[in-house]
Amino acid sequence: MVLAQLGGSISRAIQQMSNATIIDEKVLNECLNEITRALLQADVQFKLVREMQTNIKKIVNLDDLAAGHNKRRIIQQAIFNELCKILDPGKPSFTPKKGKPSVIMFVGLQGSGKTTTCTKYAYYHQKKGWKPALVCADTFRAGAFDQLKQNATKAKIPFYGSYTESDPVRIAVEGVETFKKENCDLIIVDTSGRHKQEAALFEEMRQVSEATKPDLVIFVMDSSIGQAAFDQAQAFKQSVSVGAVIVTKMDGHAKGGGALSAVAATKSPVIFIGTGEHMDEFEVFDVKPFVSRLLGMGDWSGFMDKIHEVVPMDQQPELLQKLSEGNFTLRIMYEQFQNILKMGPIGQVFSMLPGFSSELMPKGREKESQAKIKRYMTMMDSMTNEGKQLLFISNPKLMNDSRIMRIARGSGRQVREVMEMLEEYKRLAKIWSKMKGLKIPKKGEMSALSRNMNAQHMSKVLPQGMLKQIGGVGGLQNLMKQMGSTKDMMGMFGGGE
Ligand SMILES: Nc1nc2c(ncn2[C@@H]2O[C@H](COP(=O)(O)OP(=O)(O)OP(=O)(O)O)[C@@H](O)[C@H]2O)c(=O)[nH]1
Repeated sequence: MVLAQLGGSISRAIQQMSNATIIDEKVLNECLNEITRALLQADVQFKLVREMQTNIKKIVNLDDLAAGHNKRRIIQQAIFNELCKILDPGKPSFTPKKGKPSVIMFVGLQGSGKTTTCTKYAYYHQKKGWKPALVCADTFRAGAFDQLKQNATKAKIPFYGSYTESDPVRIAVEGVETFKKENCDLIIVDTSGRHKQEAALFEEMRQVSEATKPDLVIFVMDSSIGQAAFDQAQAFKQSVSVGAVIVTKMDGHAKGGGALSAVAATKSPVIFIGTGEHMDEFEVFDVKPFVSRLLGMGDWSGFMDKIHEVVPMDQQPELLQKLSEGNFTLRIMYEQFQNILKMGPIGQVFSMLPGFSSELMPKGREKESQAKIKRYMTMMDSMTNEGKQLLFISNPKLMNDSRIMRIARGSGRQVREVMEMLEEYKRLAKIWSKMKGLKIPKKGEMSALSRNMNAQHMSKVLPQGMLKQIGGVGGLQNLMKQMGSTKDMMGMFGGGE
């Protein structure tokens, strides 16, 4: 996934720093420089990166680090907050209401994926019972109307456009009026793609906006836009009142940092992301789970939703129980792999697990990842009876050389591959051990919990080890004050809804 590399680099920088015995200014600076480099390489705008560095330095108190508090958590929290700050302008965008007509205008650079996104947006709402309609006000690109017509027909969404009319303002106004009469509640106006140098096209966009009076203007941006993102986004914002952003092509391998810059330039929230060419490859965007996943902190709630979606109901309590016991055995890894293979888009599921950065299971390389998992499973399958007992034991040391060799022979794999599988197991076991004692709420319970929870309640949900690290209930209270809400806290720990 886009930005995955950035997440990986940041996590590594934090890890390196927390490995140091003494954290002094030099070590902290090295860590921050590493993070800065990663952000710049990912095409985040220089000014933003500098600001972020200064802010982190202000927040992170060296004395706290020296006093032996959880260094990793303190730095990670500061970075988490700063990244969230860039992506979250602090005010929600206009939200259309079902049954009440809203006009939504889409703007963006040529080829950003605007037309595709208009249809995805319409389709997403249609599935939820809305009555969307599409208006093609792109008279500039030959074939634009045909493309929209084709997409709309496929999704069975009404559309409006013209092959002969060359005035986009006129088409837009007529289309909006037509669909208002037809009681459509989401009238989506697609405009032609433009570049900031094209003054005439910018003027035209302004006129369409003035004439249709959209309730919301959505800026569509290709995630691979790079360093130019900030200026481009700002140019759009200066001409029309952009109120939300949709970032497309998040499935690609682009650096993606430009997206962060563009969001900062428009000061508008990202509301959806496009993750493929198909109509349903479109996801609601939520800042905290996204940043959490980016930093390899996991999106516990997303993972839980997936579990509820895919793992058969009768197996859910057992699986969750095992996770909360924290005793991770090879057997659990095996079952987890089985579930993961069932859960579909593997990269997506993996990136939600705490400790798995999406770098490990990048989207677009699902086949590879899937093959790897299947290989691991064959090795586990081929364990001799004696070896099978080991599946239930959570001590990898019991896997001695002769056992490893037997497994390799039995599965027709190299010793190196068995060792790799065991390494993966050890890594996962370490991650899951942190989950020990975590009380896992049932679906839907988390929001109620986070609404009503105070530090006392929360201390009951958190694993004891984690609570200790924070400094007990008192430390938790302070942290909650700092973070502003329980929901944010749950996000930090990979929870929340
Ligand atoms: N992989 C991927 N491709 C996408 C995504 N969104 C759009 N595309 C592709 O990007 C290309 C351009 O998309 P369009 O919707 O035609 O772009 P546009 O912004 O309307 O183009 P103009 O009308 O020239 O402004 C098409 O090939 C789309 O299939 C996405 O999220 N992921």
